[in-house]
Amino acid sequence: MEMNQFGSRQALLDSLAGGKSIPLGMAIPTRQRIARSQQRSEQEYCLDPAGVAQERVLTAGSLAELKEREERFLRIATPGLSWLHQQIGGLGYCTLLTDRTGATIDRRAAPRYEREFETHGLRVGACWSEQDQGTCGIGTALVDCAPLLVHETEHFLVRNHGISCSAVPLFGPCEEILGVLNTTAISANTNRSCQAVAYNLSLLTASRIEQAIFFEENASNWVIRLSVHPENWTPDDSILLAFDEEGRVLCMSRQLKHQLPTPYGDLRIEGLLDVTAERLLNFAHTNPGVPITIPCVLGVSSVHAQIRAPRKAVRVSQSKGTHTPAEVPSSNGTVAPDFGGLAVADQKLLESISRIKLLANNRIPILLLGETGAGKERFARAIHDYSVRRDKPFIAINCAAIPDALIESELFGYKEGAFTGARVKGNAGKIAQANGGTLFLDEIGDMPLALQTRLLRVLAEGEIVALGASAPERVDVSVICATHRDLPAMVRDKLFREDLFYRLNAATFRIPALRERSDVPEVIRTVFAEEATSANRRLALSPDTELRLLRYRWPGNVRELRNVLRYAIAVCTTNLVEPRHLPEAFGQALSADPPARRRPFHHAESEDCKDAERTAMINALTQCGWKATAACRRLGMSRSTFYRKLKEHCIVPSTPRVHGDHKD
Ligand SMILES: Nc1ncnc2c1ncn2[C@@H]1O[C@H](COP(=O)(O)OP(=O)(O)OP(=O)(O)O)[C@@H](O)[C@H]1O
Repeated sequence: MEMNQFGSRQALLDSLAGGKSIPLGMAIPTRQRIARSQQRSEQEYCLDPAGVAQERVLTAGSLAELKEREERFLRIATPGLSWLHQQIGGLGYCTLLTDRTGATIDRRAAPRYEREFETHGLRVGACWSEQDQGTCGIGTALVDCAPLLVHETEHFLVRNHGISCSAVPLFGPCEEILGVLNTTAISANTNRSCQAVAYNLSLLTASRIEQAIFFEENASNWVIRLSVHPENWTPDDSILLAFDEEGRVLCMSRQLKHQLPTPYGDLRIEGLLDVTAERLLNFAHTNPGVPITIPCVLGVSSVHAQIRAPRKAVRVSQSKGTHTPAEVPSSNGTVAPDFGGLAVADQKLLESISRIKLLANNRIPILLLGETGAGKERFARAIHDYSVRRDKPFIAINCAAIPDALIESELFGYKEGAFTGARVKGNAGKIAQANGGTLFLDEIGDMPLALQTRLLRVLAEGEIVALGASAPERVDVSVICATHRDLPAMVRDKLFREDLFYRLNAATFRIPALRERSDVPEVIRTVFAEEATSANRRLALSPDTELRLLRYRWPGNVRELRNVLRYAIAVCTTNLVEPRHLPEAFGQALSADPPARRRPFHHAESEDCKDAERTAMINALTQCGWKATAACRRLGMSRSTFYRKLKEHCIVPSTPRVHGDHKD
């Protein structure tokens, strides 16, 4: 056996035994981490411990946008959050889930403690970054990328001295931080060690969530779960490996990655276990769901394994009645099971998906056309997840939402001192961040001409030149673009480069508007099920409600559908969502505008309509103090549509805020 193979197998056993190496942040003693954080709070963020500064809470609009962005993460993490709450909620603990910046996106609290938690700022929308709160569980765990318990007076701000927080960062399969799971007790009034149970439960739950994310991200791969304890499959004691039919390891648990002597680029199943992938797959096909013991390190040691088939392979074993419920695609076939969990049963769309799958690994740029909210970004993400690049970054950038002057540095990055105001260390642009993975350029039609030339170079030569750089850098990105614009017309009008158009145009797919699809009932049911799960509710749609949803034309497409359902679920206090739970404006739109005549607001065609649209936008902006987010909400438009319309109607903001209020 080669030396490095021995090393890999030993690494596997080490990580199953609890691991030798400790993640960087954890290697530093807690007291030292807290002291460093206190220093940062004072010197870097200039916070006043006794200050009465307002806590930062996101506005309802920003929170809704954030939740939409984090929808997938929320959906996967919610069962873990609820489980943790069931364990300790009754003991006076509040559980929080935040995004990667420390903004709270979900919370569980027993009703009798709710008010007290609110007064301590433990509410959805509250920002718990270190910059906002100084030393605190969530913020400091995010800075150190490691779990942390911050007990009472260890908090920097005096107003937080009454709480004790156990915070655990949640990592995705590429080791990127996705958010934080946190439990907080109020007035624990005991010593630090009494928080050990909450801290350990949080660690265990975080491992469960990370494993759920791993399974989801690797839905189209084979996944093997390994443990040295056959009777005990806790996430702490097991390692996950995702691999393809040829036995190439595509992804693995963090514990193992940290133990491996070398990067795992070419690692195969037989590099870790005394068995070939072929034998494992044969076993899995003939004994689905049955655990297996596999020798490792020349038969001296052995590990216990469970194998999960890719979702697409489940259909094969279905006839044997052997699948587990979690792996079964919905019986009505609404979800394309191995394509990002998308709700699709429309025949044309399914055909597009079959073709996209053939192209996903061929380095051919893909162009997605479709109205706002039709699902272009979800599709782009599904393509990335289906491709061999799935464990590399997926970077999305909306060309319409960034002022022209900033697009260049956002995309290509800049070197130190490239322009006045440039960060001291320079900044890697989005293209460099996407290296190895996928770059999704939304609203490509809004990219300025000069940058189109530079994008062409990236596509043609695989090179980028950052602002202020003297030499090009090689990058390997798969590019997916999207637009609602008529690119051929833009080429005719010399607004879009012809050569770039032909490069992007090779594989073009149109995502139909929801009203054009033949699978609206299935989409409604799937999105409803997703929203109910994410709200942790067991709900049904009444036939009457479903009928109303079916009669509507959905100008805002699946996004609008999701928002309507989210609203209905939030206001429904029974188990049945009825027409009275639908938003009021939805009912009015339905009665005033029978389907055949109804036209979406943003598809107004006549000049009169255009004038009306311009006036409506200016009114909304004026009423909202030229804040883009609030105006979008008032108009019921997505940000990208809003910025596009702003340009189309030549509306110039009275102050530069309209481009700069991302933080509102
Ligand atoms: N097939 C689908 N199944 C489930 N949800 C979907 C589907 N398509 C879209 N959605 C949901 O609709 C919302 C909007 O989707 P997305 O952001 O992908 O649209 P878009 O076409 O990129 O919009 P825009 O052009 O405004 O950026 C998201 O919440 C997404 O999860």
